[in-house]
Amino acid sequence: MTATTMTGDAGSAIRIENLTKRYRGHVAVDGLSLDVPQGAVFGLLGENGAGKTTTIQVILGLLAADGGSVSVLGLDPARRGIEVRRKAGYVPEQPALYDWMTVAEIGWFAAGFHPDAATGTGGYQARYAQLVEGFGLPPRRKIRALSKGMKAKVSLSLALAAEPPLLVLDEPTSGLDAMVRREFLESMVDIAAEGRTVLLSSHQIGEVERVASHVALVHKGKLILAEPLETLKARTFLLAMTFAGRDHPERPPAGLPVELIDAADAPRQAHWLVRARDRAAAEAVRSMPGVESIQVETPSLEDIYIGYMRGRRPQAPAAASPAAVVA
Ligand SMILES: Nc1ncnc2c1ncn2[C@@H]1O[C@H](COP(=O)(O)OP(=O)(O)OP(=O)(O)O)[C@@H](O)[C@H]1O
Repeated sequence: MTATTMTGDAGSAIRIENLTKRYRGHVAVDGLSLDVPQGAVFGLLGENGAGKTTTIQVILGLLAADGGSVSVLGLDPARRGIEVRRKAGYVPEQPALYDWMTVAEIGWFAAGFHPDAATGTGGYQARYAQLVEGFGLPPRRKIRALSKGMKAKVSLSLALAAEPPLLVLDEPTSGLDAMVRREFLESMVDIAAEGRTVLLSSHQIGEVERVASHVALVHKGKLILAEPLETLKARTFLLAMTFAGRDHPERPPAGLPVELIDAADAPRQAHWLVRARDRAAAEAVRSMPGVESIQVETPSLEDIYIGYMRGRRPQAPAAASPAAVVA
């Protein structure tokens, strides 16, 4: 296999251009473009119904798009879905497992889909057994007798045992306890360090912040922004401002090099979440008339997420062009 077929063009594990998907007239994904660089832990964030699962299903060739193009590991999932699914490990929100099999049997069964030249199915089975042991799963218990969290661990073990170049995880940790969730997410960083790619849809924003190299925010099927987490955090600031008078502007004046994402105003006070080139640019609001004091803070990813989602958002520069996704 050549590097080009492994990674797609220019080091992208996934490249989506102008994807649209409708369900009986309802637009679930609306002109979404996204570039997931190889080796990224890419967090896909968005409220319920934003279109994350729909996008993931198109990526895996499980759902046909109505428009746009998608390339996954250099393959078109609409035409070569089986190959895409063989190469990409997928952990769905609600894993469908044969519940009459035991934990060990389902590993043996799945191994048949992942033979390799050197060990046949032995390599997969050995890795699966190791993961099962690491997760503390009872190998002889039937799937139907497992708890929700245990089923999630089986599903993860099945995906990880294949050592896929791309892992697609849709809310993978929702049934896991806090300790396992953290361990699991941190293991995603090791996977990325090996040059493999992880696409992770999650509502656990604090946890995404700990492990993601890149994030995308999706709102009502549209991309709001997608960029390296480091860039997002270096360019987003929380300004806590006090004004001399009761009334004050509701937004920075047009001439200043800051862009308002979200605002909470009170008499004499304002909290603005802004995007700016750097801290010095954010501090330019000091020059506004009537400013008494200003504190510049670095917001958490959750603050940034909520700010963007609250809806008072002008066109962010990163949203204007999908090319703004920086590897
Ligand atoms: N099979 C379907 N038939 C009709 N509408 C659907 C179907 N699947 C999803 N939708 C709609 O498409 C939109 C996007 O749903 P999707 O499941 O992709 O969102 P999501 O971001 O994954 O949400 P969540 O975080 O709640 O899992 C929603 O409005 C949903 O109601």
